[in-house]
Amino acid sequence: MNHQENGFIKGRIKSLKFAIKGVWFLISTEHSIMVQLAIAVMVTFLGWWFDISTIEWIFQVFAIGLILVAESLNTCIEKLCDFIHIDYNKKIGFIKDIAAGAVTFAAITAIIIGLIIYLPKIL
Ligand SMILES: Nc1ncnc2c1ncn2[C@@H]1O[C@H](COP(=O)(O)OP(=O)(O)OP(=O)(O)O)[C@@H](O)[C@H]1O
Repeated sequence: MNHQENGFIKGRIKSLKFAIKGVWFLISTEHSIMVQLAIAVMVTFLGWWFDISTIEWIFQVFAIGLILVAESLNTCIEKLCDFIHIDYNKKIGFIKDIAAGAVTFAAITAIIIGLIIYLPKIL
C-alpha cells in the first residue's frame, strides 16, 4: 500500500469516527430521535408479530430510515439556526418550519406504508 492510499484509508476511518460521534449525540441527547427510535423498536416487534413478508420488511426498514434521516437533518438545521441567530427572527422561524415540514413529509410517507402493511392484517 502506497503513502497516498494509506492517507485515504486513514481519512475515511476518521470520517467514520466523526459520523459515529454524530449518531451517538443524536440518540443520547435528542428527544425527537429517542421517540423515533422507540417507535422503530415497536414497529419492528409488530413486523415480527405479524410475520410480515420480505418486501414488507424492506419498506418498513426504509420508512424507519427515512424518518431518522429527516429528523436528524431537521435537528442539524435547528442547531445551525440557533448558532447563527439565537434571538427571535422571522426568517429563522420560517427556515425551522420548512425543516419541520420535511419531517412531516417523511412521517406521512411512513404512516401510509404502515397502513398498507398492517391494515389488511388487522381488519
Ligand atoms: N429564533 C427563532 N425565531 C423565530 N421563530 C422561531 C425561532 N426558534 C424557533 N422558532 C419557531 O418555533 C418552532 C420550533 O422551533 P424549535 O427550535 O424549538 O424546534 P422544536 O421542533 O421544538 O425542536 P426540539 O423539540 O427538537 O428542540 C420553529 O418551527 C419556529 O416556528
